[in-house]
Amino acid sequence: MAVLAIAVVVNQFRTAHLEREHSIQMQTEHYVKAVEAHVTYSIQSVDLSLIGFANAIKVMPAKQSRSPETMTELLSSRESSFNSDYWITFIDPKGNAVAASIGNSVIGASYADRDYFKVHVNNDAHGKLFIGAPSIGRVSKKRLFFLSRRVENAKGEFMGVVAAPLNVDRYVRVFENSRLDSDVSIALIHAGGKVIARVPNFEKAFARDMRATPLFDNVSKAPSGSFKSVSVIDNLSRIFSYRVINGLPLIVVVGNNDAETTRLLQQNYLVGGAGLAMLLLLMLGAGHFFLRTYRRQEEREHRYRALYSASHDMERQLRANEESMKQASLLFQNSGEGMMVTDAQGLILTVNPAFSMLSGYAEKELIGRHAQTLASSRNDQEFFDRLVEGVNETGHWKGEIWHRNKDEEELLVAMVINTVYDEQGKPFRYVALMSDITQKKASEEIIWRQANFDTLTGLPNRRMFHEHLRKEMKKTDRSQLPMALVFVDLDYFKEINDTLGHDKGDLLLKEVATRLLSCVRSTDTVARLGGDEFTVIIGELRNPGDVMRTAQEILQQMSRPFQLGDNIAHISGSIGITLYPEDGADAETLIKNADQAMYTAKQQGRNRFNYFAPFMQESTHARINLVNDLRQAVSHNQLRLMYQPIIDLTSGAIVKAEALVRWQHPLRGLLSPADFITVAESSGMMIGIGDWVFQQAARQARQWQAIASPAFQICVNKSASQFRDDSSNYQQWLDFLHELQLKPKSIVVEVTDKLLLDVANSNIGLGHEHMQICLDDFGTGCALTFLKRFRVDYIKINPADGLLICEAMIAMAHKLNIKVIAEGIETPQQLSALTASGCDFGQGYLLSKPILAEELQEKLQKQVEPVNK
Ligand SMILES: Nc1nc2c(ncn2[C@@H]2O[C@H](COP(=O)(O)OP(=O)(O)OP(=O)(O)O)[C@@H](O)[C@H]2O)c(=O)[nH]1
Repeated sequence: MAVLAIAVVVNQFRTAHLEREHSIQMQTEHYVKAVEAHVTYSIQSVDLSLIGFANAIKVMPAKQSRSPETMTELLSSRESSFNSDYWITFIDPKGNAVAASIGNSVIGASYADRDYFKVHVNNDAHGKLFIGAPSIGRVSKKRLFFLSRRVENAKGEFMGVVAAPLNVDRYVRVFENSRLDSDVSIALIHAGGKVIARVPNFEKAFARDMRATPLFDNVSKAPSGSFKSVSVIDNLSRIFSYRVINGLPLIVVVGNNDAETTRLLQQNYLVGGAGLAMLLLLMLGAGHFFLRTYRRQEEREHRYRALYSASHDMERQLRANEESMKQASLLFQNSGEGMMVTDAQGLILTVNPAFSMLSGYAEKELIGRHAQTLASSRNDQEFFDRLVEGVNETGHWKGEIWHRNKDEEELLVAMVINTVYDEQGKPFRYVALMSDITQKKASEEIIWRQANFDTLTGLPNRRMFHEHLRKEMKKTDRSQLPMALVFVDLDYFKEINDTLGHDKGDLLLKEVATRLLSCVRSTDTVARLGGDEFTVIIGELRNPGDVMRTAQEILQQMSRPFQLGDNIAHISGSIGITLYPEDGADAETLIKNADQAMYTAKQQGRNRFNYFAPFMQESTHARINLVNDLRQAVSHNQLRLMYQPIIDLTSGAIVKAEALVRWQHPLRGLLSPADFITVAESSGMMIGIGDWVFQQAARQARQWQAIASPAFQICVNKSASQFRDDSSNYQQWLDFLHELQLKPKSIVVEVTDKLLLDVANSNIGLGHEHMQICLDDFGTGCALTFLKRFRVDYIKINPADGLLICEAMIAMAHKLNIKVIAEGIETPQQLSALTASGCDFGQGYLLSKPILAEELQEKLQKQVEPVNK
């Protein structure tokens, strides 16, 4: 480049005689480019130091960046890269110099009034290099101009200014050495107007305002150009070329005196070849100087380029970092999650607003506090030891911690801690993210409790019971110690509900839970499966006899009276026991078998316990089959009604019939109620069967009333469970009679005295004003008062109970205006004795066994024929 420039200059000189002024102009134009290059690179070189220093502060931990010692250290570590032409001063946000690369002389001096300081405080340079106007150094008294940059910390806060005062003498020296001849002028002028350096006449020119000169007229029109003018500094007429340095507030100007050039050129013409040679020599001399300058310049250029591009990369990187920092900062400020940053010792450096919300403390109250002081004492030392161990080993930790907020409330917080390491790999910062999960945890806890525990008794529910059972079975597999499953079902618990109310029933269930717990070890499980069904799991039995003792203890506890508010209740329980692994290899079988053993205990009379035995399983199978078959009985038309005639013992006429249900089983033949009613009741099918019987009987009654007499009645049996499970179907029955246009009296409902007691307790009422009531099996426990209370129409007696008793009952019933039906009459003696005692009606094998409807119909028809005749 330099050689080329020289060649051009030489060439220009060779043609100068043709275009004299033009060639001078060309010369100054090239000249000014060279000067511009020099100034540019020198400025960039200094700026590199400023950038490096500003960036070093930016990435520095805040505490260090506030320390003058660290700053001085940093500057002196970079001293080798400085030369005497400039130094670097770090000025704090108040404008005071706190550190400098040239020692302590400037420390403490105030630069608050400097243009560059003001610019950076207001961030008017927008992060760019600022070059201030030239002035005399406050301390050094040298002629200076200032390169400066704003320093910010990672958060973008103003940390101060780094300023590099450049000694103007340096440029004066270089410009002087670069002059082609004494009339050439070279100047560096601040865009603000003031002269920074100028040769010749530097002293006179320094800081002179050039705004009112032709130079600035031209600069305002174009960033580079040439003009002819008389210098205001030395009054010489010159051709000037100027360039505004790209991106910097600096103008370089080179001027040449045309008179001198003309003279030289004329001389050359005069002296011919010798003169030209002289000129060439002169030029080459200057060229040589230029060449040297250019070479150095080129070297520098390379160096600067390398440095500058490295710095640019760094800048770009920093800018990218800045961008992500900005985003991180946005996130930090606006995150819903609490964030806290501590130093390596755990002292809080910063927290975000969400953290302040969570803890109730403002950021400034937290800075400097140890993070652990915010934790509740509910976290024990062992917890912290584990936390620290986790962080030390892996760099992070995740878990739940109890936090105590400013109001001393304890919050459960989900926390993640991450470590930031320094260049040496040592922990430098800890960043903790936190969110309050107290509420969430509490509702989870509630949901979990609801899912796993019985709300009434607080005992584990069916779900939890299954879980415990599986666990205990696994324990047994390991320890080889058997485990027992105890099934407890309360006896006639429904009666407690019915007689005392559901609330008292609840109280009893709660008390049962407490008593069951008192019978077992704390390691055993007591659960409520639902209703009045409880289970006990007795794990790892060293002594199998313990199970029996526990079962006895439970029965004993159940037999104690229960105080339910003002009421006292008595109850018992039936217990079934299975042992693992003997009675079942899996949970399902164990439970099923325990249930079976309990069922057997119920069948055997309740208030007892039963170990499971395989025979129970067989009867279970039979029972299950029967239940399945029975389900189809109604829909498959397998039920039949037989009718046993009831005779008026005075007239001998059939006046009523008792409807009796039979089941025509496809394989087992005709089954009587004794074979299936219990199953029908326990499997909930009794209502359906009962309804079916009633409807059949009602239809039959209508038919036979038409044949025999409008007073003809059919008796239907109503089972206890029909009342227990559904008291509302009574009305449906009445409605049905109404539909058939039958009087309610057409049907007599036979109930047992046990049922009458239930009904009395539950106040269901039998609707005695409509259908008639016959009390079956009278005498097995019914109080006479009930007969009156329920306006019983008939009682049934059985001569098998003894004829004398029957006689007494008949007399008593008649006193109460109740009619008597004797059932089970098998001998003529019984018949005559009952007739003699005044018994009203009779039925039994002697008179007629239960017969098909058609058969009875025939009998009825025969019975009415003679009367009609
Ligand atoms: N008070 C109350 N009663 C309940 C609750 N859950 C179920 N029951 C009643 O408990 C009774 C359980 O009756 P069962 O076990 O079938 O019959 P039982 O009367 O105990 O007769 P057996 O078991 O045959 O001795 C039913 O009447 C249910 O309505 C409850 O949470 N509170």
